[in-house]
Amino acid sequence: MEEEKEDSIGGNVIVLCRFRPLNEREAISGELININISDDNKNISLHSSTESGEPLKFCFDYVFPTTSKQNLVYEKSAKPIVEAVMQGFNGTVFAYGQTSSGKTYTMTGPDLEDPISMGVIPRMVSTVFDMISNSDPYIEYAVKVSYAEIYLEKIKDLLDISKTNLKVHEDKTRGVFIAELTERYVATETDVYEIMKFGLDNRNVGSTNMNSQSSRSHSIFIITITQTNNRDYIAKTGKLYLVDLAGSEKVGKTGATGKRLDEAKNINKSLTMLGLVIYSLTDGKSTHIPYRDSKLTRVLQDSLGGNSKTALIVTCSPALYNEAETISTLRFGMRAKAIKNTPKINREYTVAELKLMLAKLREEMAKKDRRIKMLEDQVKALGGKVPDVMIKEVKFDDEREIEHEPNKNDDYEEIIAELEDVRTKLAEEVRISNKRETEIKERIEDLTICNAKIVQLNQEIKFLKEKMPENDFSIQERENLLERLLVTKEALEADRFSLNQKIIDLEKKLGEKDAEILELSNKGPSGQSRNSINNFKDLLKSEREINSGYQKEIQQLRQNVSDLLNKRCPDAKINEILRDDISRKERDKWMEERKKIILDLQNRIDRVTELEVALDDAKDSYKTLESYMSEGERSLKKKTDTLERNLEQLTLMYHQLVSQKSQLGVDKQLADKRLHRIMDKNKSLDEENARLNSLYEQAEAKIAQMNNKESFHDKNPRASIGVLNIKKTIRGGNPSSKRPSITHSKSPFSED
Ligand SMILES: Nc1ncnc2c1ncn2[C@@H]1O[C@H](COP(=O)(O)OP(=O)(O)OP(=O)(O)O)[C@@H](O)[C@H]1O
Repeated sequence: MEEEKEDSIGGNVIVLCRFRPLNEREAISGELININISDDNKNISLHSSTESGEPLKFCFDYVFPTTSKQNLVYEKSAKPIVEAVMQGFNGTVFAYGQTSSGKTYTMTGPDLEDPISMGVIPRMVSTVFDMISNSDPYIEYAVKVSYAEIYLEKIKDLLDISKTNLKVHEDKTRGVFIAELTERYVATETDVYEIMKFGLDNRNVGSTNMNSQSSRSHSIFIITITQTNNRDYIAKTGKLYLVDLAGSEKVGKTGATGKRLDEAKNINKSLTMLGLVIYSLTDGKSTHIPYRDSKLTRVLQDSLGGNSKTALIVTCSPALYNEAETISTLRFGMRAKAIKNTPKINREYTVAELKLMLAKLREEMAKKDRRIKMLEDQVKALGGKVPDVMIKEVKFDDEREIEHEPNKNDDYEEIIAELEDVRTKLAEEVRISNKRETEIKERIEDLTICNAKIVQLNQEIKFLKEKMPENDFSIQERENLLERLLVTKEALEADRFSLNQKIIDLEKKLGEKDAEILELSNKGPSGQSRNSINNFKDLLKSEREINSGYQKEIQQLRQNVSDLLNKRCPDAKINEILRDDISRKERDKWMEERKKIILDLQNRIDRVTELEVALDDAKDSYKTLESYMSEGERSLKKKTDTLERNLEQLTLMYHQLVSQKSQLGVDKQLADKRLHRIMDKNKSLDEENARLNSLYEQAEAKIAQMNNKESFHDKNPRASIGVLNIKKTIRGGNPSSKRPSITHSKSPFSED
């Protein structure tokens, strides 16, 4: 069932009040109740003849004065209800009032087929067939009618008087219903009137002082309209309850005695119970509604506070003689106005709609299969095991399947909901496992990078260690060379010193000789002296020659020193000396470099130590990770086991579903075949029916002739209606379902 979407008349019971004209007896006294009806026909103000003070106020959805015509009553009260029924809602129209207040006149009317005086029920029937003939041709209708009465707390079937005590049942799909009540398919308005007349003939009526044809029972006429849309395959069923209640009356006034008195007591009891139910529904305190205390309230359970759109017409007499009953009726109506119903569209699943659902389910299952496959792959990838599927054949007995057909969709929905639930859980677990796996992979990557760095550093350390002796050797060689150079230099310095010493000695001797010569020159020449001078000069000359020899010798010595130096210090030597400086610088540089290398080495060693510490840490965390991993593995294993079990269950369910699906397919085919057979049978039965009808009509005509137009019904009331009850499907837009004479919606007799 679907929640109500558009509700033109809301959930409240609509209550209308109708005053009938004075009857002949009342007209004699001509005394009327002091009543004022507001201009909008919604409010009544009543000046009681017995109570002084403020007038009594009553408010209704519409108040019909005595002059109101049948057509207007129908338009205001029942038309919105029948329209709702045609949308798939349940509807109820019922009349309540004292005996002879005009209930039957309002509900049925004096003539079922008279367009002016016909009551609410025939007008509703007319509207139903009007709407069918105006609807789309792809909508198929099936209309059924039933007729029952409640008499002395027993439900009687008016279409089969052998059924005298029917029970009221209730279920989820049908709501409250009278079990085993005869249902007749109808295809035209005439069919309905025929059946109504038949039922009316079987109804309990008895005269009272108030009404010569007073109805002593509550009558319930039920029209069930099922419509199937052949485009979207949606089927809806609206049920219309048309209730004509027995009159509420004061026993003393009616002059009832014996059986009539018992009837009156019973009627009053059931109406009192109706009043009590309405009171309980509206007082805002009651937790229990006494529907089961009378048959009437039980049958009207959905109409009062349940799944129905309900209209109540309260009928009143305007005669002062009936003032007390009228006030009581008006109060009853005011109470009922506060009842809130919860009408819903009654949807049913058709075979075609079920097929559509099945197709959707198949699609859904295919999707789920793909998902299971993916999950299985993931479980496998995580190292889990996917169990081998055990295919369990589920075979259903044909009949048993069909019997349980209505619950199958529920089962599927439940199974699919369960599957969805399990798969959501699986997906969540797989997501967590994937996350863990990614984390572990990241850690392993970190460790791999650390290891690579350590290997690189070890190589660098090894290389440096290999290079160190080479460097040491080169430094030693340079130091040896340097030492040799220093020794050579010292020897050369000593040579140069001794040579310089000789030069100094020679220069000193030369200076002494020069001084002697100068002294001799200063003493002057004499003979002797001259001789001496000459001797001296000669001496000087020789001295000079000696001196010059010395000079030469010095020169030679210098040359020799130089040569010696050149000889002892060749280019290579000079180069060596020159390189001495460079070596020193280089040595300094090397020392610097060495320091640097040692420092670098130290740093690297520190770094290695650091890395070793980091490695140890990493190893520790790796170990922790490993233990964590093994823990994870354990929980993963656990989960995998759970997953495996889930998968096993899923697989089982899946195969059950597959088997059910295929079984359903077979069933659908069987159902289709059966449907075709039934349709064929239906067709031949329709033909047979038409043939029998014509025979029947011919027979009736003959009987009518034979009995000189004497009424067949008056003399021979039928125990059950003699029409074959075959389902008559009416297509929307089919004008044959309408009687051409009744064109209610545009009635020329409308009083408005
Ligand atoms: N609105 C009306 N206009 C003309 N006549 C009416 C109207 N209402 C009722 N009557 C007449 O009053 C009489 C009693 O009406 P009716 O039988 O409908 O009353 P009732 O409430 O059904 O009585 P009961 O409870 O005994 O069945 C009938 O003769 C009917 O034709």
